[in-house]
Amino acid sequence: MTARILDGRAALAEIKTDLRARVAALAEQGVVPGLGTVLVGDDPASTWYVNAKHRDCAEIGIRSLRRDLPAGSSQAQVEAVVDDLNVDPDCTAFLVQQPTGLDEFAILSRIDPAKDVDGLHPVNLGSLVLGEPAPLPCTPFGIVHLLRRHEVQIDGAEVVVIGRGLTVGRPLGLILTRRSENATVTLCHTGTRDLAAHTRGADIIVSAAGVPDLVTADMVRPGAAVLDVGVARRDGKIAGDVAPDVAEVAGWISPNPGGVGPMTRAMLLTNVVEAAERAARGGAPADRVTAVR
Ligand SMILES: Nc1nc2c(c(=O)[nH]1)N[C@@H](CN(C=O)c1ccc(C(=O)N[C@@H](CCC(=O)O)C(=O)O)cc1)CN2
Repeated sequence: MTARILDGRAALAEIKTDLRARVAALAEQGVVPGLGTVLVGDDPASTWYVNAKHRDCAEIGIRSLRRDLPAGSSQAQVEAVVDDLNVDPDCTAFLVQQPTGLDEFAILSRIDPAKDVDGLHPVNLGSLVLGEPAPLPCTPFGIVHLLRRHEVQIDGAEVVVIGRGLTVGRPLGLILTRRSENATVTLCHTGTRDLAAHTRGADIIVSAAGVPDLVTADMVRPGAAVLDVGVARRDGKIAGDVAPDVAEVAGWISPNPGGVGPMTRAMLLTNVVEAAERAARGGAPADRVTAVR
């Protein structure tokens, strides 16, 4: 068996086409969505991600507000930039690129929840826990979108998520166990005693551990969908969590690069446009976060 491809680049291109039209419709009402980013330091991967986000914005007509701070910037300096973006009327949504090496909880808590395009503010994550509408964190939202786009069955599926980080594993578990997704999720992590025993029973495996070749063919049930969110580097190139031989066993596989990464960007753009559309409708606060699927 050779696995079929969960193609994130194709999905991103399709989503951009849709969003470009929606941004044009907003422009006719005099509304221009503006995405702000805060980047601390010069980590090459983070810089690439932020550059890519602004390239995407330019392609679909979203205004860019870029705040790059030098390495070694203090907590107070980053928080001052957050405060500025919170009140800048041109900035309809923004994010702080992670990791910053600073107190992330304090930074995230300082963002205006109505402008929190990553869905990582405690109020928005709390809404997800409570089953209330909220903008969804971009990578998990993108994973669900990619599975749906390829009609991989989520309802009733046994899903193993590897990694309990804030941007992927934890929120993905919350999203997939909502009634609307209805999956059964096992969240594995570095303390899991026998990872293979869990993955072998899974219909869907999502690995976000950052350990190259962690998931091997013998750990995968034939026909399962395997999504690789690993971003470790070897010789400057991405070394994903999923070993190449998994493609011979899996039914579906997300390439890396070209799978989940582009979906993260697609969902970021979606969250920016949806937030601007809500604002243009003049929605009441409770109605302002409709990104739940
Ligand atoms: N504030 C946030 N910080 C981080 C997030 C996040 O969602 N919000 N997620 C990751 C990084 N990330 C977005 O910021 C991201 C990861 C990957 C890609 C992407 O398009 N990757 C390409 C390949 C890129 C390369 O060659 O290096 C791909 O997979 O094809 C975009 C965004 C951590 N921080």
